[in-house]
Amino acid sequence: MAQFTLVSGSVGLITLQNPPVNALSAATRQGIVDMMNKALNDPEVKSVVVCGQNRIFCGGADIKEFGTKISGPPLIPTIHTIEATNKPVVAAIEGSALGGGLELALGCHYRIAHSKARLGLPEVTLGLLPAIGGSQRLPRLIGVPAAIELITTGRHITAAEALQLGLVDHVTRSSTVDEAIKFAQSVEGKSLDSRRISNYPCPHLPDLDAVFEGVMQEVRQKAHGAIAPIACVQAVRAAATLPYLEGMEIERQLMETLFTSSQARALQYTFFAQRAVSRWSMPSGARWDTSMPKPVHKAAVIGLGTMGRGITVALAQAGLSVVAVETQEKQLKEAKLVVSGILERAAQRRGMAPTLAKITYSHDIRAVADVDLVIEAVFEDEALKEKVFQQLSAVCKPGTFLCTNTSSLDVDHLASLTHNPELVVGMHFFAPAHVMKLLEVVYGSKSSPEALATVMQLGKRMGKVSVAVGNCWGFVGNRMLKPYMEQAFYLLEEGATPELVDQALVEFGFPMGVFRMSDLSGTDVYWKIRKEAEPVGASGQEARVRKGLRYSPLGDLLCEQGRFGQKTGQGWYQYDKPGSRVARPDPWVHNFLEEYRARHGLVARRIDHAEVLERCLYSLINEGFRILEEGIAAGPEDIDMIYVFGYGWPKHRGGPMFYASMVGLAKILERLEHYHRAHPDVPFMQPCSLLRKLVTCGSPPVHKWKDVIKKIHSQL
Ligand SMILES: CCCCCCCC(=O)CC(=O)SCCNC(=O)CCNC(=O)[C@H](O)C(C)(C)COP(=O)(O)OP(=O)(O)OC[C@H]1O[C@@H](n2cnc3c(N)ncnc32)[C@H](O)[C@@H]1OP(=O)(O)O
Ligand SMILES: NC(=O)C1=CN([C@@H]2O[C@H](COP(=O)(O)OP(=O)(O)OC[C@H]3O[C@@H](n4cnc5c(N)ncnc54)[C@H](O)[C@@H]3O)[C@@H](O)[C@H]2O)C=CC1
Repeated sequence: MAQFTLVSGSVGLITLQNPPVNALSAATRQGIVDMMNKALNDPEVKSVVVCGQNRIFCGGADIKEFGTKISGPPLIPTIHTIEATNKPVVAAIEGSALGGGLELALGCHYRIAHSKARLGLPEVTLGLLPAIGGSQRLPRLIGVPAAIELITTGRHITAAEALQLGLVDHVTRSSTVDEAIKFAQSVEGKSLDSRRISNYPCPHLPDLDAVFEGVMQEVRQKAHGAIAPIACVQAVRAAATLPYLEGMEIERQLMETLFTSSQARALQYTFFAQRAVSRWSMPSGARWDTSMPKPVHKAAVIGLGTMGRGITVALAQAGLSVVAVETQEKQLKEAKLVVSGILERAAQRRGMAPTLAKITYSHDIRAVADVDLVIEAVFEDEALKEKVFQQLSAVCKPGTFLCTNTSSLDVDHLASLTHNPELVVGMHFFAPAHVMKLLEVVYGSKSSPEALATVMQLGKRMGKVSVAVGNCWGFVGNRMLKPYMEQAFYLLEEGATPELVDQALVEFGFPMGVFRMSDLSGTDVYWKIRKEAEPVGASGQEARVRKGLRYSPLGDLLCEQGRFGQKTGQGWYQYDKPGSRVARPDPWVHNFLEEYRARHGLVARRIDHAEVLERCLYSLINEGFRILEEGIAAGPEDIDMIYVFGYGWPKHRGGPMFYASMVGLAKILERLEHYHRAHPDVPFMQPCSLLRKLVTCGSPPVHKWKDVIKKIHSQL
């Protein structure tokens, strides 16, 4: 797993060999240890170059080995040996040098990087910290503030930034390995005293305590309960305040705690789940590896409101030509300004020219005649969307894929209005569409595998985490949100306040709670959807029962007061003025809730955070099991990635289905049964039969659910 070659007469070239990313598996670590010993003990070898096979230096530890019994040699002693030797060791960095890979390079005396290389210590994103000396060497090399930023965010940086920070010594556009070999020969026999990073004093920071206090506060706030970023700060603090070996001991102790934590398991699950969702399949058996996408060079967006603007930006940034169509003059003018502004600012940040020339604007839908793919983003109005789809089907060239950004309408119905329903797919973006990572890709009953493959590939080009799901009301994300929001309303009826519910969810790790989120996106958004789905019926006592089932009209009553959230300055919270972001508890809302309870003879009781979490999250999870049972999502990873990348589910809890597996399926079942007994008129609390079956099968781990579901389906 590592190869030794003597080159240019005196240079020992050690090549890491573990495709695809030369991860530091047990065998690779053994290879490094063996080849390094060979190089350092061979008198013919006067200098050493370390590189990776296939133009990638090293993607870090082999994440697949985490969670198994770690075997193979540790790298710390070898890195110490490398650093201590009198033969110069040069890291030739191509592709990526990440995590343990960069820590290995930091133990070398020199680092030469290719201009396209990326470097970083992303351990924090896996619930860990750089524990092969990275947390101790990096601050000594580039200073405390820069090291903290890199280690606590896990950000991958370019070779140019690495050079600026002093993380690498030289950047080249030609063959990195050839340059490294030449360089290694040029420094053979020279003193390496100034090249051993562990001997450096940590650059002095005035008022160290205040700096770390400030950093810790900031990191804690952004972490939303994740423990790894905090441990990273503690480790860097050790580097800044202790001798190297003592700092290494702190690094080791912190890693020991993180390595076996449930947060690390969740984050590592997310790493693989994010990649697994790109390997989509359809109930017909069509799959990602057997379906060919069609090329998309030119796309169109219909409707330039909130979503259409962001989608236009995302398409242009992915390098496509875009035709942007909007019927309202005022909207069109505003959209041009907004889109150009976003593209110009983004280009400025990257030091590149903006891609404005690629966008043409029009009032006329006929302007889309020659595009390869259209994304419709007009108002959520069924009749309007029907008309637009009929028009698109008439004006577009044969073979154009027709996509809709609808959040709740039936993709099959829209497809049925076109000449070629097999070309119709849902592309459900999240606001703001050029920022949010999630794209829910909805295939209808007639969508062709080619159409799905094309849209999934386009999603990838736009840098999205694209998840393919079947067609049903609300698709996966919004469908699961319904029971969650419903429970939040019931909790208010029973005695909770919006602040209490939100506080419990924020402590769980959501960036904001359900009521704060509702205020942010507009309380009227779901009001409109509710009114369409369930036309307003009786008032009084009856208002709390719809079709024989429990219903809470609280959200409707709030909207009837014109309290649409942040944009109106009043919603579940009060704001200083319309549009203000600072939410404060509102005595009006408390009074409104008390009056409502009194009107309906409800007696408020004390509700704790545990009940909030169980009722909101378990009802959402229960719906997730129904979605799996119906085959709307192919596996738990699909649901989890939708929630992590679209709904703010804390990454360190892995997504709702992973979380359910951590809580224990038997416990979830038992609590759902408990709540369903208490509220038999709430169907979302009735445990799904798939959940029962999984519990009967001994609650298999989440990665085995797909097989169990397949088995259950084959027995039907
Ligand atoms: C008690 C002590 C125990 C030991 C503790 C040691 C602690 C450490 O040593 C600390 C660490 O290094 S933790 C690991 C840090 N490294 C990372 O986070 C890099 C992860 N990889 C990437 O960012 C991209 O894959 C990368 C940028 C590298 C490449 O991106 P691409 O987009 O080109 O390709 P991907 O589709 O992401 O990946 C290709 C295939 O490789 C798999 N893979 C990537 N990195 C891996 C890694 N580090 N370990 C294992 N598998 C890895 C990836 O899953 C994918 O495979 P498939 O899913 O099968 O396609
Ligand atoms: N706003 C959000 O957070 C999300 C919205 N969606 C969905 O995206 C779609 C658009 O929503 P928003 O952007 O929020 O709406 P919006 O109200 O901000 O914008 C809709 C735009 O479509 C234009 N329009 C109407 N008829 C048109 C036609 N025939 N041709 C061209 N343009 C036309 C309107 O003038 C308006 O500018 C809806 O289906 C909505 O459900 C999906 C995900 C999130």
